[in-house]
Amino acid sequence: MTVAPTSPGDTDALRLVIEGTVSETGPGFFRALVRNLASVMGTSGAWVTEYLPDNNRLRALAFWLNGSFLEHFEHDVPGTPCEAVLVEKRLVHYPDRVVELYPDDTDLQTLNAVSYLGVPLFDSDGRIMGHLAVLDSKPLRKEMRLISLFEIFAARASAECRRLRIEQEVRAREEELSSLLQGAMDGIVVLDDSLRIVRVNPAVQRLFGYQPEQMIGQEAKWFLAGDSAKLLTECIRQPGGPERQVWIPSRLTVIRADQSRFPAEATLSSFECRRTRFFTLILRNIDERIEAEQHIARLSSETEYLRKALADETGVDELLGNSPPMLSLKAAIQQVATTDATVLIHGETGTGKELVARAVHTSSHRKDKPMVRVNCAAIPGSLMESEFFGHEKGAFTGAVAKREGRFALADGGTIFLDEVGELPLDLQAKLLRVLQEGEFESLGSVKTRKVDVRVVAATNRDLAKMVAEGSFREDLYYRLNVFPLAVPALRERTQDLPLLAAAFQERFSRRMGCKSEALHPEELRRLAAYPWPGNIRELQNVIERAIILAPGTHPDLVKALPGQCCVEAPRRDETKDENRVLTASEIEEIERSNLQRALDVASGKVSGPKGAAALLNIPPSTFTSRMKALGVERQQESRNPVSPARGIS
Ligand SMILES: Nc1ncnc2c1ncn2[C@@H]1O[C@H](COP(=O)(O)OP(=O)(O)OP(=O)(O)O)[C@@H](O)[C@H]1O
Repeated sequence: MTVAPTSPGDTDALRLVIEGTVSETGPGFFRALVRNLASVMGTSGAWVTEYLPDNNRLRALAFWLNGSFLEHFEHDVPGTPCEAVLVEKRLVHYPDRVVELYPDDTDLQTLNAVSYLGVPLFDSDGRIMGHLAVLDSKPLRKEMRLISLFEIFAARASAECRRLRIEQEVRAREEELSSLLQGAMDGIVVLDDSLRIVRVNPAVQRLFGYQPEQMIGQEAKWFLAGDSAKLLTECIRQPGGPERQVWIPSRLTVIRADQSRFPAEATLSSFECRRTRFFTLILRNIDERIEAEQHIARLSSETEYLRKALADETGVDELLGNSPPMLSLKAAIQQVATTDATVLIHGETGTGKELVARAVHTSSHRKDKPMVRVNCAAIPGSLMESEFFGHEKGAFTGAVAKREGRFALADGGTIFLDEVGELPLDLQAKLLRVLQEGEFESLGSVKTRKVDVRVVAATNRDLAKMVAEGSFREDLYYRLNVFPLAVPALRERTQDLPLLAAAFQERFSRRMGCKSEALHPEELRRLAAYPWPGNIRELQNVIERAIILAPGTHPDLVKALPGQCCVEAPRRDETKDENRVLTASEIEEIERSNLQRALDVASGKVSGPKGAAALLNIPPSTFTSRMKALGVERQQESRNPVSPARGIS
């Protein structure tokens, strides 16, 4: 409690306190305070401290002793008279023999202390900030007048300590705010009530191309295009104004220093400082986002267009056929589609295995997610792992950027592993892990990724035989073969030929813009008699060729059927027995000579756009396996044999 002094001497002392400290703040204030305090109290020393609770020490803010200042004075609290001040939180007075009371306080001896008077300094929440004390080398009488004066000095010290604390806090906040402004990616413009710029952050400089000093003092409309300035003013002047953060509904157009413009998304908020209203405008350049959105829209419509073109190109996305084997295949597809079971599709080349895989996907709950196809025969062995699981930047020479693998792309959907029999053994092990645990690591990464992918695989090879030969892992085989689907060869469902031929005729004639008459019964019989080693893909090619080669509107099957142009096969109008059925060896011979001829035309090259396989419109692996089966050899093949499992080119 403060007792007001009354004597004229006290008034002088008070004037000393006020005049000695009024012009000072911080360290200067404390130095003036302790010097005046010692003088008023008539003691040899006076000091004011701040309390350091972390290590229970007191650090002098100013220490006046015997006519000069002691610098950098700091001491532990325990075992000192100051401890009583801090613990009891009240004024403590030891008028005499203080050294005897605190024999362990060596500072007291060094300072030659006899008497001590100390008082704690509190912050506005009642917590101790430090203390103010005097000491003397002679006894100090307990005089009310002196104590009152001492308390007045203490009140002044407390007030300054509190002011300093607030000042420190304000400075810390300002630094925090400034680092937020400095680090923000968005442009931040602070406007005063007359909408003039008072502050900008470095991002504004980057976005606008102006130096901050060029902007300060300018009106907001200076950097906003006509309508945008009006919109901003409306948002600010609306009744109630932008109390909290508001989203400016349309985009603002910002004019850069070079007069170019960019669209910006903006938020606006207001605050009050020293009774003045300010507005904070946060601007984000959305040029790149708009460009990305347009890019996405363009890609989406291109994808849609390509999807349509693909459906048109590959024909139906529907599995045509009502023959008993096709009906049971369709029933099996519906049965398995709704589950997440792995499906293994088996069938000769061109029978429609990919179409079956697509039907499984589109009939499943995953239909809105992608079906990603991987042709295991077409990817070089060295790239296969990265193709499947992706790679990190720098994972191998040439990996200049991170790339997602097909499994990651298919997440949530289906992965279709076409020609799965061509997978090398080391990758078979990795595939098995994804099938079992749904997880993998991309090349060059230690992070395990989890995916939810349904696997549908297809092959025209005898996987069980490959397992027996040791070229396909048995565990993978069983894992894939959870639900086998066998796609019948076309020769096993000749019943479907009229339907298929008509559908392909319709498609190709539409595409070529011509008419195509229906095939005669004997032509359909001819189709049924052909063995169709290339199955439906081959039928499509034959029909297309027949329409192209037709002199009029009736397709020319005679010219279009394979082998008919290079082997003297019986022509409808020439043969004596037009219903003659070809033997298996005759058919083989036709196919053999056709393969040979394709090889001759392609100069012995199998794969590639000008390779023999492309001429027949079949995959190179199929071409190679047919060559093997029919004993067709390339000349260079006998000199330089290549593994039949990989493409030959
Ligand atoms: N049942 C069908 N109905 C209509 N078109 C079909 C049918 N089956 C296959 N096709 C068509 O035949 C062509 C070959 O089909 P697909 O590519 O699915 O065969 P595949 O068995 O996967 O061949 P490969 O083993 O050579 O990869 C495609 O153009 C496809 O649209």
